[in-house]
Amino acid sequence: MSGKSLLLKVILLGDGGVGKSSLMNRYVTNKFDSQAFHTIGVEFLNRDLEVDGRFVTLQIWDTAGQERFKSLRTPFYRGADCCLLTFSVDDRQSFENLGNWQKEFIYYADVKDPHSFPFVVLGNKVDISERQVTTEEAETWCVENGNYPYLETSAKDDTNVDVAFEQAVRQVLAVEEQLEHSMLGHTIDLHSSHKSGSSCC
Ligand SMILES: Nc1nc2c(ncn2[C@@H]2O[C@H](COP(=O)(O)OP(=O)(O)OP(=O)(O)O)[C@@H](O)[C@H]2O)c(=O)[nH]1
Ligand SMILES: [Mg+2]
Repeated sequence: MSGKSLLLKVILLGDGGVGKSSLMNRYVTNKFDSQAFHTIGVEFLNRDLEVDGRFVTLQIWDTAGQERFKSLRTPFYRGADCCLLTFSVDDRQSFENLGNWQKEFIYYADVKDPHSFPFVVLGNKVDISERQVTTEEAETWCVENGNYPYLETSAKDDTNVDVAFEQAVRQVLAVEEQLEHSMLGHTIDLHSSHKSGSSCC
């Protein structure tokens, strides 16, 4: 891949055991371990991809979801371009904790404008039929908390895993584009106010 590749840092957050490491490993190495160990601190892996004609190197940061590792993970939030808020559809508590993960990220990443930050929500383990969270509930949470994209994934069955990471890239690119547009808008506004100013004096 050429040197023009855009480097994006994406961070996976969510309760211990929801499948963050499994999603990252499925995406980067196409492997799944049914006996995975809890993560301690953070780990990261890179994968190159092309999204809508843009070459991107995705640096995926996988964090430890267990509360006791909080101080080990939070220093790595800064500089993230996108945050994947992850829960497991068979674990109600992990869904109810999404808001805490969102807050923790905004605080420690020191996000200046939380309303425009690109979050994506993932409901993992959809291969399990005994669900505790419905698709509708999750979609409602996403609409009410920032209008985030919602994807249901399975690291085990490889369902929607590629789509989830591509969506993360699209979210970042969309926010960048909006910023560029608004900056362009400011330039035009300044120019037109200057014009009208000159006509009145
Ligand atoms: N059925 C099913 N099991 C999964 C899936 N993803 C992960 N698991 C299993 O769930 C357990 C926890 O997965 P991890 O990927 O280690 O979870 P984690 O979110 O990284 O957990 P922490 O590192 O403690 O934060 C492991 O036994 C996985 O094999 C999935 O999509 N379906
Ligand atoms: Mg893990």
